[in-house]
Amino acid sequence: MALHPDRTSPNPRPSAANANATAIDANVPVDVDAHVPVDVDAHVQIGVDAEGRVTHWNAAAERLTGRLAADVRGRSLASLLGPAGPGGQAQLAAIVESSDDAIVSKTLDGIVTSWNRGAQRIFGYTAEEMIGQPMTSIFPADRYDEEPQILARIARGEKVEHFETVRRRKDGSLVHVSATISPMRDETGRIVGASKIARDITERIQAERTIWLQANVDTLTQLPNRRQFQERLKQELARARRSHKRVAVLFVDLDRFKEVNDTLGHQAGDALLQEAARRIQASVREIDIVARLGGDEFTVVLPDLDAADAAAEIARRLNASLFEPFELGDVPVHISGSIGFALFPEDGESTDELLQHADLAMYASKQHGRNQARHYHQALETAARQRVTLIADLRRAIAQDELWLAYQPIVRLSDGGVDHHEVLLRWDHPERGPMPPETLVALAEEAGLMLLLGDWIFDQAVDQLARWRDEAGDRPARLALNVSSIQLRAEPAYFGRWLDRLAERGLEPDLLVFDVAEPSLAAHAEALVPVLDRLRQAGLRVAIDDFGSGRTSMVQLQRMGAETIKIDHSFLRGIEHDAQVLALCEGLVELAHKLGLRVIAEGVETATQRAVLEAIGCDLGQGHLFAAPSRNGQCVSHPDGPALSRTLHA
Ligand SMILES: Nc1nc2c(ncn2[C@@H]2O[C@H](COP(=O)(O)OP(=O)(O)OP(=O)(O)O)[C@@H](O)[C@H]2O)c(=O)[nH]1
Repeated sequence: MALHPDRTSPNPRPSAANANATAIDANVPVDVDAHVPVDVDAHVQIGVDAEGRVTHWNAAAERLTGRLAADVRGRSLASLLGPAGPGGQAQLAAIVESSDDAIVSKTLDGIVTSWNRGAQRIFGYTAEEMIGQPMTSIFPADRYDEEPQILARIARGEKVEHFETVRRRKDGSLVHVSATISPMRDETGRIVGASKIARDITERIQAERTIWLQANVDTLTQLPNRRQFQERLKQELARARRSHKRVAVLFVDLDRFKEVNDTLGHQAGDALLQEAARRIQASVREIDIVARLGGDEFTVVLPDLDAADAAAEIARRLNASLFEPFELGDVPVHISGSIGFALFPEDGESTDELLQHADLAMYASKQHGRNQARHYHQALETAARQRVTLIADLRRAIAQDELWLAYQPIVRLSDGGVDHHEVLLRWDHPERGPMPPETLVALAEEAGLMLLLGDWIFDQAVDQLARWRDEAGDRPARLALNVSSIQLRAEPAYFGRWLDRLAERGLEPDLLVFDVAEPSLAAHAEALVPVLDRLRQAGLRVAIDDFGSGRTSMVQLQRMGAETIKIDHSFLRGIEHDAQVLALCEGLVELAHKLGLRVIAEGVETATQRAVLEAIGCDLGQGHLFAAPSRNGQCVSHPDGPALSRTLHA
């Protein structure tokens, strides 16, 4: 052991009055800051090697103890710290007494024979209370096993170094100590007991624990975080390899959690996450590991599974518990969870692979309607890979103008004139051919490209409007743009730029109709009412697409200020021969008219359909009967465009 640097050299020469404050470096296996009354003008320095034998003994130590360095070098410090003897040994005993560390000795049977003031400070017991008692009286019950092992090593002449453990104080609290225990020999070298130097390391252990908690525990839910989850999953997999048991990894993602934050605030969102964590934990066994990966994502490890079905059963239980309303203040909040799970060893061997596969299965749950659990299977991975490629292709397609717009006229059933056009997005994928617009939009939404794509569509559509205006020399027919709820929930600046662009091109805002699909509107109704209101005030118009496929009530439609509803084309199929469908459409048209809404029927393909629609008072039609979508649409002016029959050149 190296000697400490001289820590006390700057101190003034000790006087009789402050002699007690003289600092002495006594190098023992753990540091001892000893303050000892001496009347020598020097620092005592003692070096001890790993065996506890004296390596260095300076002149001050010689003067203090009356022992020459040559005599003590190589001897065990413990033996020099024996019962207080005359002269120097008494001084050494004083060093021991004044140490902040516990310096104690015991017999080979573990009975305490000496107990310094440091030990009293750390453990709370006085020397009188401890001497003659077994050392184990300060051991917590779960540490009793340590003593026979320590004593056996001491008896063999071994030293136990820097042994970190826990002891119990007199007041019952626990204290963390680092102890070095050395054999104590008599003058003949026979081992007669053990000396122990123990330092209170509770503060250090607590600081380490704080650092560990920060690195491993999620502060909001107190669950293990991603890092600890991975570590513990790794351990469980190692155990499962040995025991040939199954392990399931569940990936749980809350559905539409963002809306809770958006509508009730972040604090309510936090409270929901805490409650969700509690419910997940309550739905699994004690041995299962629940972790929060981040955001609204949780993972569960189910070790020791006998059957694969057990994972599905627990996932179902989790779904049910998350489906229960959350009480966050006045109103109950309803959410759900999408779950995916993967099993070790059949679905993956490593932590990463299992987590990734559970995540893929969770994604499939989301895609198939949420609030369900799915087991990973190989095809999901293939689909995911294709999706990643397709998203990259879509990025390129937007950047390189591989997309194009088609325009389909929407016709007044009364006179066949074009009322406006719907803008339809087209993508001829170089390898896959034409991509269905729904796939394209879903992909863009998933990849976070919807705003970018929306901007691209808007820019092209505005160019087209300007071209038609220039060709017609008049105000062109309106364009209906499909706008997703992601766009409607974007920053106000998003549409602000659109309005600026229209103004730059000298186009009126009311030339644009925002077609919003009813299901997405219904899902975000409350948040979107003020947005649609602002847009209408800026002059834009609103139409509700796919009416009948969501759950929007007529009252909500009115609040949204929609001017038009479009009946979903699925209704049209039955209108010619199904009296109930006909009655439904008729009622819908009548109600819409009463609310001041115009009705568009989409997917009109036959003259009979057109006749029936006209007969029930439907205002507008769109479909191949009138015109297929085309690259250029028709240049018509609004509102009294020429009859379609005269203008069609698509
Ligand atoms: N309150 C709260 N919100 C968080 C915290 N961490 C992340 N979030 C939010 O959680 C939301 C997670 O959103 P997503 O999972 O993408 O969206 P979602 O609404 O759940 O939609 P789906 O998962 O598609 O059903 C984001 O809006 C984050 O801002 C948190 O510690 N507290």
